[in-house]
Amino acid sequence: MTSLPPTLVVGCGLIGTSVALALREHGIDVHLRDRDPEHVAAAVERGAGSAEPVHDPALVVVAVPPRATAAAVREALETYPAAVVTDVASVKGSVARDVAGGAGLDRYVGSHPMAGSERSGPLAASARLFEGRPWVITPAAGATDAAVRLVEEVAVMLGAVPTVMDADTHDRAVALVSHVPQVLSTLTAARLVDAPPAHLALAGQGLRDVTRVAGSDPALWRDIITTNAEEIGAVLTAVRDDLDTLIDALRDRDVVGGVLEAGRVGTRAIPGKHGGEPVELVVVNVQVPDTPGALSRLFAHVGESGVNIEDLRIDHELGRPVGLVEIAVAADRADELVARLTERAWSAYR
Ligand SMILES: NC(=O)C1=CN([C@@H]2O[C@H](COP(=O)(O)OP(=O)(O)OC[C@H]3O[C@@H](n4cnc5c(N)ncnc54)[C@H](O)[C@@H]3O)[C@@H](O)[C@H]2O)C=CC1
Ligand SMILES: O=C(O)C(=O)Cc1ccc(O)cc1
Repeated sequence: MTSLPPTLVVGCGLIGTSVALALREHGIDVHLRDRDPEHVAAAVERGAGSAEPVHDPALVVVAVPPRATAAAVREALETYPAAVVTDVASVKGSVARDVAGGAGLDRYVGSHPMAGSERSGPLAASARLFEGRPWVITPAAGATDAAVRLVEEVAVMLGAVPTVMDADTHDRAVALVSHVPQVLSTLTAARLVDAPPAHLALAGQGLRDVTRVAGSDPALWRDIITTNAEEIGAVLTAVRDDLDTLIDALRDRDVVGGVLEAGRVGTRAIPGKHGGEPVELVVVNVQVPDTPGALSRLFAHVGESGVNIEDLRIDHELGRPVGLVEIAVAADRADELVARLTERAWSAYR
């Protein structure tokens, strides 16, 4: 790796502190800055770096909200004339347009790690956050090869997989795979605000799956949606057309069946584990007593069956001290797993 120290991270929230923690694990001298001194203090406390000013950083990572990003990038390019500057904002076109015309743009390389969570702030950070995740790099035409290479090297160092694309293509892609799913999750959750408690009591895992990201930070998402409005608007317009079609034909079995089938085909398009080919999975449900050691016995028996656990989730039964463990396995191994677990006296079904 190119020699990197020292590095300045501007913005000690979820992403900035995660970057800083991971860089520290590689022995890099990391300096931290945030407009909120409590966030700097919390990040320092977690071992993410030093609050001391830095004089001549080789790299500046800007990890502030999207609408504050361009100004922070411009300031870093001006203040540190030898530094490569990258940012991690979720929208790339608006940042590129807002920094254009400024000084030192040959040292600016936009980027976006496709990793995060619905939580924010330094306490939610993790050095492992980026491992195995795509890290999009969106160099403008004027960026030097050395600057692009440095940002790619940092992404690799943090365990991510760098992918180069232009900013507009990035914004179109994330509108589809990240921003519109967030909006639809939010709209679904918003319908629940005035729902009768007796109705909400019936909620199951499906509702929790669909609304998980609706719990994300509204301030961050207000920035993301308003700065990627055009691309998000294009996808939402298509969704609106689909909704109109569906609403007009809710009693038509063919139309409803077509909509449902299209959704099923869509889920198969999502890349599988480790970015591989999508694999058809089937969930095997197993009832497990909510007691110490029960899960380790179950996993030992799954291990003995020779069937690989592709994914896993635990739900809880209403009013009974029983967990429902949902084990996703390759579709052609599910019956075998049910049989092996039933032999071992588990209540298992698919
Ligand atoms: N949350 C997520 O899952 C992901 C977020 N991103 C991007 O990362 C960036 C940071 O997001 P998070 O870490 O989630 O947000 P966060 O809210 O956890 O952290 C943002 C930090 O920036 C600080 N800040 C705000 N304005 C500032 C300014 N002008 N100068 C210095 N510090 C400032 C805040 O005090 C806060 O500590 C955003 O641009 C976001 O789009 C990228 C990938 C995933
Ligand atoms: O929590 C999830 O599933 C996410 O997809 C998190 C996320 C949020 C914002 C980004 O720009 C990238 C990733």
